[in-house]
Amino acid sequence: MQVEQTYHPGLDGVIAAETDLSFLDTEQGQIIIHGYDLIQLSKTNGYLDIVHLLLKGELPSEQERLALAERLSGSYDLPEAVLDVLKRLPASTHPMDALRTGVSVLGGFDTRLDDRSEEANRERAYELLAKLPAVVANSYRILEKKQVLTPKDSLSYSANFLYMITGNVPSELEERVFDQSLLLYSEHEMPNSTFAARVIASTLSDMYGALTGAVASLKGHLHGGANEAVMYMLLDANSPEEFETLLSNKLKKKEKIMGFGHRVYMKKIDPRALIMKEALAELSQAAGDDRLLQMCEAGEALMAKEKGLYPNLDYYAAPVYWMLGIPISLYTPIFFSSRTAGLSAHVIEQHRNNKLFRPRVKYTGPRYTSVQK
Ligand SMILES: CC(=O)SCCNC(=O)CCNC(=O)[C@H](O)C(C)(C)COP(=O)(O)OP(=O)(O)OC[C@H]1O[C@@H](n2cnc3c(N)ncnc32)[C@H](O)[C@@H]1OP(=O)(O)O
Ligand SMILES: O=C([O-])CC(=O)C(=O)O
Repeated sequence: MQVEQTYHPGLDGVIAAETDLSFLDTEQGQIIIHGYDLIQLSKTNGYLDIVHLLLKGELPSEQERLALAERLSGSYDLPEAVLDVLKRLPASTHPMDALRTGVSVLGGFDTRLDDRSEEANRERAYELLAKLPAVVANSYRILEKKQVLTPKDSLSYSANFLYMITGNVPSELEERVFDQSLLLYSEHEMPNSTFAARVIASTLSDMYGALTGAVASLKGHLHGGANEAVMYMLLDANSPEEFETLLSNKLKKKEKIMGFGHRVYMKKIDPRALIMKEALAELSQAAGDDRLLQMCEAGEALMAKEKGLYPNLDYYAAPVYWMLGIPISLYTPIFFSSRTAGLSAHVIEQHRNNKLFRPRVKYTGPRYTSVQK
């Protein structure tokens, strides 16, 4: 077979799949999900609406939204064996690795794992969406030797998630902002983790395997792990001036600044970052403390001036999560938990119209005509 010789490092600009799920319209600053703009939806709708949109292809009616909330809250509880496995992990385990283990272990409880039908995969997505908040929150609690919490069915999906993490029932503002962050993280076309999940699913492997691989992908600092890295960077400074100096020094050392740049947006701001920036302003006002907002704005201005680079979602999600009282090591697990909606929809789509991913290489090694010593 004649192999096309065009090579795109990092598959930059390569179309890897046909999808009706989502598309980044960088011209309009829109994130299209099944025809709707996620940015617009973030101002009018909630996370569960997007879950419904991703998994059912349309926004829910009031009745469908309630049914979805009930479907999820009915499956919040984790099998005892999952908690047992989490309890056996070494204390040094990162919550993202505990989550990877948790997703993998949940596969063992699926009694019809070989059923790849859309209906079975959608049920799996609901099970994962229901249980991952408990995996995320309780794996952290176990690692930190804190008390394991049981979910509160009386709270909304997002309020319960935040409650499980902090141990406090959130205020209306905290619940709304957290829900909005989950919505913004829910789906984003073809990032590395989604590609990883689709590559795995393309062998007809199962949803748990595909998502376990996606957790590993998302952990990296060039991808989802950036939200955690941004927060550590912010904590290394105490004022906007100190933060500017910190960033300038990193740039001088040719270090990458976490929370800036994006393969698709690169020279434009990620439209999701703007929404989280507004949320940060709201939280800052409520707390009477805008130090983090001031620092972030100073960093944003410096990066635009020095590098022509703009914030991605992780840059503003990090300080928002900090102000919500969320432990830093849970920022990326929360991102994954939210993204489970989009990832599951991609696995379903991959299985619906499958073609095995198996690209070729540009070989740069030697070729010998006889055995060398
Ligand atoms: C939710 C998300 O997952 S969003 C992404 C989160 N990740 C981050 O915030 C990590 C920081 N950002 C980055 O590393 C990159 O911008 C990425 C990985 C997101 C995109 O990278 P790529 O598309 O592969 O572009 P690449 O890394 O080659 O960058 C292109 C140029 O911009 C520079 N650049 C890109 N991002 C940054 C950054 N954050 N800080 C400093 N310079 C940067 C690179 O050094 C490179 O410069 P050069 O051409 O002079 O070598
Ligand atoms: O799209 C990407 O490459 C990364 C990203 O912003 C996301 O996954 O939300």
